[in-house]
Amino acid sequence: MAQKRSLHGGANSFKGKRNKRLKASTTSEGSNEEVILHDVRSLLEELKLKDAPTEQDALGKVLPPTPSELEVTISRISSTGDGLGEKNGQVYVVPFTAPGDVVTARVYKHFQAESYSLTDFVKLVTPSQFREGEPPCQYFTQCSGCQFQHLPYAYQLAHKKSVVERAYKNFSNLPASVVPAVGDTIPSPLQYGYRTKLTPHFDGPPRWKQDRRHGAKVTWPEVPPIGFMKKGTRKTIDIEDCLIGTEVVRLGMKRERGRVKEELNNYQKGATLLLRESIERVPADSPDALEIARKQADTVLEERGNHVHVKTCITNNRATSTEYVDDFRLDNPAGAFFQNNSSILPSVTRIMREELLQAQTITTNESNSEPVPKIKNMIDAYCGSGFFTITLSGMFQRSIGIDVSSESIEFARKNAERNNLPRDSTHFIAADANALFASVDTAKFPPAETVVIIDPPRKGCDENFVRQLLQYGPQSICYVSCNVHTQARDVGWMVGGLPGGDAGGSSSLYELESVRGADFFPQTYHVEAIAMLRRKTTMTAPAPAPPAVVSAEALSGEQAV
Ligand SMILES: C[S@@+](CC[C@H](N)C(=O)[O-])C[C@H]1O[C@@H](n2cnc3c(N)ncnc32)[C@H](O)[C@@H]1O
Repeated sequence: MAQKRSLHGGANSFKGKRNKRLKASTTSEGSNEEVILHDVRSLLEELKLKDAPTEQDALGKVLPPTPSELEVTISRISSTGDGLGEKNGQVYVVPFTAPGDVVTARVYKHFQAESYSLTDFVKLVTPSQFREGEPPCQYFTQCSGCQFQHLPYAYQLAHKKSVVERAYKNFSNLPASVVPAVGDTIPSPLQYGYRTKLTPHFDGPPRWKQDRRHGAKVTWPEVPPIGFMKKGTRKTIDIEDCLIGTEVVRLGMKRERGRVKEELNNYQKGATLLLRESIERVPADSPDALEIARKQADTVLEERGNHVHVKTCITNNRATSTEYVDDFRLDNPAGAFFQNNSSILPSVTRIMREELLQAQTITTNESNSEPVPKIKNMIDAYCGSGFFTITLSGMFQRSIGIDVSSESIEFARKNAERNNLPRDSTHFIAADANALFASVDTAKFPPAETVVIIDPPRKGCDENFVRQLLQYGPQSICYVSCNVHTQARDVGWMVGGLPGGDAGGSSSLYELESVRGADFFPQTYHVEAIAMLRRKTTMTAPAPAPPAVVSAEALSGEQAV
């Protein structure tokens, strides 16, 4: 899951320039612009306006001036989390709304040829029947995060299921017949107070760049807003408290805001603050240790049976944070990637174990009744500090993980040791994922006995990686993603073949067995998705992989494992 500014700065991804590029591009990037275009088109089609918005018609349409206010009825929520309402053949994108709402919106940008316009929410005229209660956060409708606070949780989960369905319909390029019914979204046990990492930021004063260029010390006329992006803008708004943060992260936020105000003159430009929860496990029968922990400022204690979790908030990127998932201890560089909602992780890994077990116990190949060997090995691509390698380790005899961050890989090695994974059968490689298959010894990792877990960043895998994966041909693939649209694109390649028709010398592709969302980010439009794929036909010797596209440095010191 990407953090950075994406969660709280989504609106600024709507840019005219990128929209033009979108038209020229053939490979989907899973961007908000692409996603919303699909939703706009499908709404117009449903409203039987299918034939109206040819580009010519759309360009001839008279649209309201910008800015101006209009009243519109919301028909649905797009996969980007904003409401969509149609008026005179144009779709208005209105944030913080629900289907059935009648709202006043301020139009600020038209995409005339694409038949949609961006607006700010101004006021609710008639509320939708789907709304429930008052959004608890005072920044709702201002801050660009947490758009769904007005919607009941069950509604949010159902909406996210429909996002996964639409992603596979619009981005996989697969016929509906090969996409299984999307499973129910895995809920988050915590719907507020779940985020173990927040990164509020502040901008430099108006002339900071000029001042620095001329060697002058940057001066701060006032304390800048410290918080997240205002919806629909690139402006930061001041956020005193964030209700999706865990208790200790919220305490850390208060403390850091105070510190920045006091030390403002030490900053020569804006900055992003790190707030990362870290846990120390103390045995419940250690009264002295617990007494010390209780006396520490800004510490939160959580009783967990035989032990107590002593939680603190780390603000140094170079420090180490510790997370527990069930009884697995996972250390991580505080500033590097680690999952941000620890409450959902035990259910996600349990469901993955169940699905992998099912894949393991299939004993015959449907197409020719040949026995299928048991899956004994795991390859963890984009493994970070080893979260999946470690939490799923009990199911496999051998594992290999790869990540481009050498710092995360160092931690993965230590985490494996700390959690008693056998040294001789657990390996990690610090390199680009494209180097993975050149490093795998197929005698130790026979494809027929191996599952590949993939958890890439938002942009998904690249074609080169998928080509090598198909050439290797593992028995199962488990694809976890924070961007279901790029996941659908990549799964489309695995099931239907790569663009250009070459699946790497093999016509035998994959069957999509299951796909479902997981709600790592309640109150927001984000959905994580988990797809399970199984190789369809008898395993044949894989065609030789092309040379890996990685630098020699990236691979130095790494041998086939
Ligand atoms: C979504 S995170 C998943 C991490 C891990 N699976 C977990 O759950 O903690 C994506 C990971 O991909 C890594 N990454 C990004 N680009 C990569 C590349 N080209 N090759 C290998 N790893 C990459 C990042 O360093 C990050 O650790």
